[in-house]
Amino acid sequence: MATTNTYDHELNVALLAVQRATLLTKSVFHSHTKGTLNKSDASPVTIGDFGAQALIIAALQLNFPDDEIVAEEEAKDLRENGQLRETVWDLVQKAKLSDSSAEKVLGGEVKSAESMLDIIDKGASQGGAKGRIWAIDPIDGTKGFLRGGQYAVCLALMVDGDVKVGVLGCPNLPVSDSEPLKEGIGADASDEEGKFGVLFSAVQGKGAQSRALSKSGLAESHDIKMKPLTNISEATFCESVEAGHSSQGDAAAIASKLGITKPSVRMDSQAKYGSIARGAGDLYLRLPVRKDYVEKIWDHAAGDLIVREAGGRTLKENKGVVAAPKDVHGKVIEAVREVLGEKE
Ligand SMILES: Nc1ncnc2c1ncn2[C@@H]1O[C@H](COP(=O)(O)O)[C@@H](O)[C@H]1OP(=O)(O)O
Ligand SMILES: [Mg+2]
Ligand SMILES: [Mg+2]
Ligand SMILES: [Mg+2]
Repeated sequence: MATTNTYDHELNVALLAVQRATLLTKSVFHSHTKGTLNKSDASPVTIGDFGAQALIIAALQLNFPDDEIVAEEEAKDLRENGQLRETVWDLVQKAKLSDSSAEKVLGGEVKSAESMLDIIDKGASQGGAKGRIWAIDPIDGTKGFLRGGQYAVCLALMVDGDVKVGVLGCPNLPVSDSEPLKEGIGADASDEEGKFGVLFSAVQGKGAQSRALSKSGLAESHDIKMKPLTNISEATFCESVEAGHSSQGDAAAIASKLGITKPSVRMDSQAKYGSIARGAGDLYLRLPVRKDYVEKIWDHAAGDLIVREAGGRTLKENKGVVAAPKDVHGKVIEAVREVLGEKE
């Protein structure tokens, strides 16, 4: 008899893998050496991105050897640059959760710098609408990471094209869900008492949760919900810091049509999805700047599930994102249509 998968094991591995990888990125965040390279599309990648991807894939391979993986980075630059490879290898070896049972869940160590490269390149699946596929963005918002702003470590499991599990590690967001949305990084990001930001998660049909990120095992979690929004004109909306990622002019026009007077809160990465899911903000608008930009699955899968499980609705048909509480989503879409329609 077939049993239904509750995704408990997948969630546990995903949470611990993201927590450990976030620890690695945080050490790079505080260090002067970030080993930044520019990729062929001119976007940056750092030793933090490579190291986090290696750690997450290593854990997935040991726990779910038959699953496919679509991840943002590839090992080519590390194959060509020995010094950079050694720096990443060093980070990967050092990144350990202090709880040995948590490390045990994640599986054995990465054996050598060479095998680390192969592990990074295991994330080269083409993806598709069939089977079990993990999507990894080892550092989402690399520009924010380099600027000293928000970033997120993102992992999602899709089964036959449907997102079942989503996890976001946001080391620079406040631990508390009730802190109002603000720009910059929270005081909780300072590593006091081993706390360093927040870990969001969701399993399809089971709601969304948040918990403090920890350097050992998983902290206690609690359910999160989007904030009820009765009057849309009182909404707080968030958008990208980077004007090249989302049209801030269009967002301002849409907000004005909706009667929104509060200025937007600009933050990098999928930290925006987590922030509205926990009720710290209300809306997330991402509006295309270039017709030819195709959004990537690893940039949205986890955040999209977390918002939907927290009672929100999203729309992201390849071009842009509109995430809002269910009750007002239609209204926001109407304003988006009007503003973008006027530009045609
Ligand atoms: N031209 C672009 N348009 C939209 N998004 C982009 C563009 N270039 C990079 N990104 C991706 O935008 C996301 C962060 O944007 P934002 O902080 O504006 O929400 C990241 O996923 C980033 O990738 P990356 O994972 O490499 O940082
Ligand atoms: Mg990138
Ligand atoms: Mg990204
Ligand atoms: Mg990235």
